[in-house]
Amino acid sequence: MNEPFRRALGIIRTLKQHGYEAYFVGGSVRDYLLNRPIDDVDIATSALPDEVMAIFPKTIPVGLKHGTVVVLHDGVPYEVTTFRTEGTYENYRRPESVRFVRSLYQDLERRDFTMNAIAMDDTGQFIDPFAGQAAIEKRIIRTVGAAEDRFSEDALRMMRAIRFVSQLGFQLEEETKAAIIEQASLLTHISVERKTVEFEKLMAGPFASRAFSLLVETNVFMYLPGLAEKREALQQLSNYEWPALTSAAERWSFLLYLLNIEQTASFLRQWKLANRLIKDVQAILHALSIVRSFADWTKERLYEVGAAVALSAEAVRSLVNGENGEENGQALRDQLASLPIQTRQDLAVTGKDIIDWYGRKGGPWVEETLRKLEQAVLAGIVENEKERMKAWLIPWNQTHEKDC
Ligand SMILES: Nc1ccn([C@@H]2O[C@H](COP(=O)(O)OP(=O)(O)OP(=O)(O)O)[C@@H](O)[C@H]2O)c(=O)n1
Ligand SMILES: [Mg+2]
Repeated sequence: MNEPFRRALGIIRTLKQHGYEAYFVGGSVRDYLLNRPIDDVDIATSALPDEVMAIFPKTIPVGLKHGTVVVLHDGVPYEVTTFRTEGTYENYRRPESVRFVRSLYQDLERRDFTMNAIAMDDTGQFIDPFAGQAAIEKRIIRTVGAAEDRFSEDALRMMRAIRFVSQLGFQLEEETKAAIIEQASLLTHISVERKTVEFEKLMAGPFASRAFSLLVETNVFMYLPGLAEKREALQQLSNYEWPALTSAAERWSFLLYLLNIEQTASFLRQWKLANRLIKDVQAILHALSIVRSFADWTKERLYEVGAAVALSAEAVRSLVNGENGEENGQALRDQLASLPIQTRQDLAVTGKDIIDWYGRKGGPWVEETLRKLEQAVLAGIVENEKERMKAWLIPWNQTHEKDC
């Protein structure tokens, strides 16, 4: 057992002292067996939510309908969820409410994949009735029990399967894959928000290229916003080394670029992405179009788009062109470092200085003057130094006349 589990042991021990069963379950146990970093340590227990709240002094009832109570332990929040089955599903989505049960087996039985249905007790022993450890060793993703049942309970699990391929590099077991092909259309019942979470994780995984092949092979892509008509282009995405991209904005930009999507804002809004992210993607695509049509960065273009956007566009461009992104990125960073100014803030003169120098009221002319100065500084015509810029801007005779 490692540190993240040890820190949470007190919760399991306290529940046991009160006569309940309690275990670590789900993704954290899987990731521990895989030697991957563990984020959230989840706990499953036979205690009902009320019983959990009665035992611990600091709790937050976050999802009582689903049996989840957050317990604050040494200042860290842990989700403690009552053993449950999700017996009756409506519309292929997770049910509104669940049935609580008192046995761990029933709780593990309703989980999606065998690798996610392993429990670990407070001594570090595994309870693994569905051979999840063997699946992890063989690197396969297989549903617990009949795949059709698991996917019709919650159709999002089909996307989860492919997203785990991307994150872990595992194979889909044949029956599991066949059931996805069979039932992909159930994804029409799933909210965009849940699909987006999975799709972003899928694009970010080290084996994303395999996952794109599977999205096509299983027809899952047909039920994703804006992608139904993009079979061939999506298949192409499996030829690229996605890990070269390092942010969600870069990944969405690359996707839009290779899929040749023109209505970028409406496509991204269909996925219900945050406005901030949509803006970032648009900025990267704009930078990409500039640099592609002119073949290279100039000082002026770099300054116009800004360092962060330029570096992202360069990462996308390198990947599209099959070039070494690290080398290109380094060359661009060197070029950026050699710019006399990178943003307006770096300019040694402000709008206020200009107004003072000319003794005129503010107006659009101030912005024009600042632009003129920026261009001159970038072009190396004048140094980024206040007095020199003033002298360049206001020739001697003008100042002289004014002074008289
Ligand atoms: N549609 C789902 C979602 C989750 N689970 C179960 O709930 C656990 C926790 O879910 P979640 O945190 O969403 O997924 P993880 O497997 O932990 O993956 P991640 O590392 O991305 O959190 C899963 O391991 C799985 O046992 C499930 O059976 N069906
Ligand atoms: Mg998790």
